Amino acid sequence: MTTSLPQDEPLSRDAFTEALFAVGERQYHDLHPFHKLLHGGKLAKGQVQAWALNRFYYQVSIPRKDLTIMSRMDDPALRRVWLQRVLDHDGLGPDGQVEEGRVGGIERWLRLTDGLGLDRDYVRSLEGILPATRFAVDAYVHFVLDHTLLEAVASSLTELFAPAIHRERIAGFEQNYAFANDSTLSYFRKRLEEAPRDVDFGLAYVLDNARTAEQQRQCIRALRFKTELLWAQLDALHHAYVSPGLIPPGAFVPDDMTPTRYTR
Ligand SMILES: O=C(O)c1cc(C(=O)O)c2c(n1)C(=O)C(=O)c1cc(C(=O)O)[nH]c1-2
Repeated sequence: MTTSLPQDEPLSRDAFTEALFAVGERQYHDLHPFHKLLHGGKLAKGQVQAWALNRFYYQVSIPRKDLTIMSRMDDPALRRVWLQRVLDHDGLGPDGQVEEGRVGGIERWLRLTDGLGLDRDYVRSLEGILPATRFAVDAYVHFVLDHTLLEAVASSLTELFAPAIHRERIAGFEQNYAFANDSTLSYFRKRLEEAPRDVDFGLAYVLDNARTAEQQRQCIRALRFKTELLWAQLDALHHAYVSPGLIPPGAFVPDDMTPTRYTR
């Protein structure tokens, strides 16, 4: 006689929602000391430059990640919804060539790096980013290819917590840094409109499609993975540009920092 293993019960919709939020509550990167320094006005210009330069790689990789997710979707209706995320970052044209509201997030991020005095070609070249930034961000693109569509969507749910950090950043920058103005803050202000729409859809998708206890656990793990790759980027920035200040060879060196030379 064969006995079937007992199936564990999935969490209720409310309990599953709570479990997803608990991941952000416990380990979203708003808790990272680098963000506390950044938002609290405690960083020198060169350190803010290093953050913006590294974060640019995340910005340019988000549309690659979303197109990778779309390549796994069979449903045109789902693809139409998801496409908006790509357009939010790529925009419908560059600065000056389309109306202001249609300029994308990548262009807006470049306004921030312009305002910080970084050369656009250098920023776009990605030559100065930290090794850990490259590995962490690439891991996100690989994750959405290697895991189920449901896990890929779940991994985007850190955006549930992003509007709060964007609000904190806008207020902190306005209060503490001379470079804060409508142009350098435009990326974050625009995300406050876009992110809630994305996460409403993403959260409903995950809640509707994670039907078994195992699928729910996979979604929670996917969200944890995402918080970890965001955290790892800030650990690397802190190590290189705050303490102990060990800038890896080849990475961006701010004018106001002298790098430690690595010797053989
Ligand atoms: O500044 C931030 O802390 C932050 C975090 C995140 C996030 O949680 O992944 C995103 C963003 N910003 C963001 O601007 C953005 O466009 C974005 C897209 C995604 C995603 O996973 O698809 N996350 C985020």
